Amino acid sequence: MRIDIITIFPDYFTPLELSLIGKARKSGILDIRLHDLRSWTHDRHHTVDDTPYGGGPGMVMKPQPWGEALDAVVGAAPDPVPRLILPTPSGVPFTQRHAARLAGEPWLVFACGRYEGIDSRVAVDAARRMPVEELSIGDYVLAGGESATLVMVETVSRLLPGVLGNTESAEQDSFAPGVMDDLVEGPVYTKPAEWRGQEVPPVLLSGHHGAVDRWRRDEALRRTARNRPELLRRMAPDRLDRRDREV
Ligand SMILES: Nc1ccc2ncsc2c1
Repeated sequence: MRIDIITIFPDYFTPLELSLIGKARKSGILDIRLHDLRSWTHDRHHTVDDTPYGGGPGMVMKPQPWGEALDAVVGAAPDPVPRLILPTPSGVPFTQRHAARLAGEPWLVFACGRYEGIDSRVAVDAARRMPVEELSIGDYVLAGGESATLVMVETVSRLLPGVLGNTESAEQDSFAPGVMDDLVEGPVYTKPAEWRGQEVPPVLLSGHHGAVDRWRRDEALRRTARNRPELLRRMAPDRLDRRDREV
């Protein structure tokens, strides 16, 4: 997968040189390219923003640098055609399902907005030649799209074949489609079996895989009910069997 990130803070993405994603880049599974938006400004101050039409606080990112940046990064007739991701608090809530779908794409381009956002004509212009998605990672205040892009790039990249090591699996993750649909993970334990007076639940030492799976699902249901009751309420009735309802 190719991922292009356009930002005024390329150094923000140094973490993508580390750990699993760093290894995936070195092995060629991931081709992540960073672009400084200011490369497409033409004034001595490399201006990327201006005051909003209609007045109001803050600044809006100018369309011209973005238009030229997307032209340069994507080209006139790209093959394959990339999907443009616009991280924005106004976007569709980003979920693991989005990550699973985006992990199947050959090429993603992330446009990291700052200030009050990017001139809305940029998305309209881009949509004339590629799919565009506005995605939000949550309802809180960030300074820009860079943190959100890091979250989405990590969530998508770890689903690519070969990125997770043998000791890790995406299948049992919280929110993993299929097995853990819409349930958060329950508690996890490792050695020692007793620590500061706390014993590991005996079922996990039993070697009885059926009982372990059942216990893990029970604990996932309990934790979901405690921390994320809205996830249970929205689950399709057939996702919870009779045994689940007894938990
Ligand atoms: N403030 C804020 C909140 C969520 C979000 N998602 C993508 S960019 C962004 C910015």
